[in-house]
Amino acid sequence: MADYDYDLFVIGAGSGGVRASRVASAHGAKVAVAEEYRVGGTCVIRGCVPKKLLVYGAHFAEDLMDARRFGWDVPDCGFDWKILRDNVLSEVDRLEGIYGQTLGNNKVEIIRERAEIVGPHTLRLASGRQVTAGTILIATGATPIVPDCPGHELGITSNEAFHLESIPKRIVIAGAGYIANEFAGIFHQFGAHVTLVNRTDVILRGYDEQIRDRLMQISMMKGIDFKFNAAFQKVEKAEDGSLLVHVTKHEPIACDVLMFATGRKPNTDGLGLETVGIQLDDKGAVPVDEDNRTTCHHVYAVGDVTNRVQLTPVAIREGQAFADTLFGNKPHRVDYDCIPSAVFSHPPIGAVGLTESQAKGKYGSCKVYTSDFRAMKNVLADRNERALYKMVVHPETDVVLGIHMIGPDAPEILQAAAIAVKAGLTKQAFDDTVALHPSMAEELVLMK
Ligand SMILES: Cc1cc2nc3c(=O)[nH]c(=O)nc-3n(C[C@H](O)[C@H](O)[C@H](O)COP(=O)(O)OP(=O)(O)OC[C@H]3O[C@@H](n4cnc5c(N)ncnc54)[C@H](O)[C@@H]3O)c2cc1C
Ligand SMILES: NC(=O)c1ccc[n+]([C@@H]2O[C@H](COP(=O)([O-])OP(=O)(O)OC[C@H]3O[C@@H](n4cnc5c(N)ncnc54)[C@H](O)[C@@H]3O)[C@@H](O)[C@H]2O)c1
Repeated sequence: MADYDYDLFVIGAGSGGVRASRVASAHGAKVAVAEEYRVGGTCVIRGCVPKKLLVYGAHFAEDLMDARRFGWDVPDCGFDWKILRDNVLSEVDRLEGIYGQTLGNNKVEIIRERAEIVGPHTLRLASGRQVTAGTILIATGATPIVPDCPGHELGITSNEAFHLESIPKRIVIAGAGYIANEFAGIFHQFGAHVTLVNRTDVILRGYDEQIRDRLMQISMMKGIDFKFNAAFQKVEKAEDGSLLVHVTKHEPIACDVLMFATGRKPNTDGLGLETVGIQLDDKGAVPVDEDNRTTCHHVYAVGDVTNRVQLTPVAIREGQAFADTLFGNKPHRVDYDCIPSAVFSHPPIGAVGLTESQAKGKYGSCKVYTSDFRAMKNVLADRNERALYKMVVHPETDVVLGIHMIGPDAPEILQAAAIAVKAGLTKQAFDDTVALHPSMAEELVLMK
């Protein structure tokens, strides 16, 4: 066997890369991981984790208001963004340290530099040093897409949102997907006027239509504006520093911050993939087979760079399967069926399995059970916000094909229900389960 510096060289210490490195090393491989920014990757540094902490922070705006209806004498409260921002950023620093420690404890060498492929088994680091590896894993994640219109450089992306100096009075968010809806809720609760601008009239494509409609209705009721079928034309900066966003079919929108949340593209620029004969697909992703192998037999890829499912738990599973299969003599593959997902909007959404329209497309018809209710807490708080749970059931077998929920704590409730859907349980199995009362989750076993 050829003599390389490392058995495995991983490019990118994010969700997928960290898991793959640590597991491969535990299986006995000599492993190095290169990271050009910060160990932990998108999820830990500027994605799921700081986002969720902001969601918690934002929720206090409503909780403090509701508390008065529960008898608490809550004086008028102010909100200090810099305190929350800095606390969140120090939590991110702490987690980054833990990720580094875990890699170190597992004898993974961390190389805090950018890496590029320059030969079949050779990588060049930013410092100019070259290293060789028997196997290379590309785990470089994805990066925000910014529409190419004049003035686009005046906008920010989610990367910068965590570092703002202040909460803008008016923010325009481009896009209507995960990031747009999550940050719309966050900024709205912190007191900004939020306008969501989308090129189509559909928010959260892929989620159940009724659930999406409910989020839009509640968001509008809270005061979030939506501008649909609006393509970006140009962005201008006024003398007072504010921005004027020109879009098709609508009047120009004045704002203090423009944030692009218009999707993320795989991170492959300048990686040297052509050196190993890898051709990107039409979305710029690295094509891989079921074992995460690229067209080059010793080069593999996991996570967002492959553009399969851009979620942290999926990148982690892909990294685990890659390392177990290649270095642990325990071959297995990721099962992409019934992956639960959530949108941490206000209120949040949780979903697993087929939507009603997907089930109809697949089986011709389906049975649908819904529960449209106001959570007990919202009733007492006089908050006119209804939750909606929806169960999609196979027309003949009674098997639950999908569950879709919007309402307080929906993602927390959905994770447990996803086990039942993944296990192929029937609606009858839900009905046979005694309700846990009083809870919101009990609606899942009481649907008629
Ligand atoms: C704002 C936001 C919120 C999100 N919220 C959620 C959520 O709530 N739940 C969820 O499941 N998912 C969420 N995601 C998605 C999730 O973060 C990603 O799916 C996940 O991080 C992908 O992991 P990865 O390992 O593929 O890539 P990443 O975690 O992005 O890691 C890739 C790493 O590679 C590094 N890198 C790139 N090129 C090089 C190079 N040439 N040399 C060295 N290093 C390099 C990068 O700096 C980065 O650290 C969110 C994403 C964003 C942006
Ligand atoms: N809760 C979570 O799990 C979570 C949270 C955030 C991000 N993520 C992951 O990160 C990925 C990226 O998130 P995202 O919200 O950027 O992408 P997305 O694909 O969810 O949404 C992109 C949105 O931008 C719109 N759009 C695209 N180009 C546009 C343009 N030129 N002008 C106006 N609108 C435009 C699209 O119509 C769509 O609504 C997601 O696909 C998801 O997998 C997950």
